Amino acid sequence: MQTPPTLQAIRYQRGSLLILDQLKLPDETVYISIHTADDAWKAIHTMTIRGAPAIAVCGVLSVAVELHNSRSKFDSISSVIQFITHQLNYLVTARPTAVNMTDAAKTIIDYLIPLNNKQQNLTLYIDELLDFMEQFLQRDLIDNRLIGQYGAETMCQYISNKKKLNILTHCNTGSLATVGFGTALGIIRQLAANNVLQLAYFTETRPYNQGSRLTAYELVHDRIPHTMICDSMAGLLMRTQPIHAVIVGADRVTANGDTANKIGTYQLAILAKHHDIPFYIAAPTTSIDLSKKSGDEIIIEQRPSSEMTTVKGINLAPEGVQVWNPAFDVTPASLITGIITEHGVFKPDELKEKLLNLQRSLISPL
Ligand SMILES: CSC[C@H]1O[C@H](OP(=O)(O)O)[C@H](O)[C@@H]1O
Repeated sequence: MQTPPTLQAIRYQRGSLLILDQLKLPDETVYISIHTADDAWKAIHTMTIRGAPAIAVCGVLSVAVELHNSRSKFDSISSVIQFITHQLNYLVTARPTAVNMTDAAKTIIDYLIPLNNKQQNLTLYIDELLDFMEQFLQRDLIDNRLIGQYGAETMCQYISNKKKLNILTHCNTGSLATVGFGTALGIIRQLAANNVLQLAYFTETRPYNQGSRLTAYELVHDRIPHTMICDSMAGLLMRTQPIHAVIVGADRVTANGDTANKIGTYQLAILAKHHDIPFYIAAPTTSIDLSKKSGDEIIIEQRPSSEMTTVKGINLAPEGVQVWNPAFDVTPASLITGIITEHGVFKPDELKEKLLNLQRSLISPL
């Protein structure tokens, strides 16, 4: 079993699911109970919990908790299958851009009938289904550990004259966006653990401030050397400081390697190209959607204007101001050096072939 991080977005045991209220960070550390898929849908939609992998694990475990605690209402396995299918498909609608919840829902729904073919006893069917759903938590822990290792190995090629590495990242991709140590921030953690990190630069990440509220919280908590910048400072930073690589997360990577990620990622990729700085995506293969040929097919979530015009209820702009608030943008594969996954590092143009070979070699992703 992988040991979970000390900072946990999700706390779970059979019958009980707690999530860290990320809207209250960094001032308050408050865990709230999730009893049903409806509770999880609201928490995901309001970004009380966010981060593509964490969203998927929260969604799956909310259905597991609801199933376990309301066993008596099911009189047949077909009623369980109907319930699970409905709840998972409902959770997919909470946020449209990240693919992880969709991927998790499909994996579980595809498992329901084969499990019934093996198990016709209702009680034992529910127990075995819960065992399967709970594996999503452990898988994320393992994925994060492997992404950290592959990412740290990849970054070593940029170490010269025994100097340590300066890495720039965006948004929050750590323990508050996953169940483990994170994706891009998990690599930064691994570099720090390997004693080869000079500084982790990170952006505030307006307008939701995942950087200043969440990434800062994690790096201060872990005592990792860091410097926070405003999003608008990224160009000057790359022109004046030795940035060895930019590493960011992903919400959905398409078959050609185009990547949807937090708004502001695209311009970081353009700046990195201009300054000849390697630009990496770090994401589990559950964030890769081979059904989408390119980033043009990705739905970009539009968030409420209040998330841009206010901070903790304080107005930053006059009432009635018109805003545009896309939560993500798409970075074309041509600007991406590599995609760091739990199965290794892939160039964008080899991603589909490598992944299809992987799926053929895997008996089951779980
Ligand atoms: C490893 S988290 C992936 C991804 O999710 C974040 O978006 P949000 O905070 O809106 O859920 C951000 O785009 C991260 O890169």
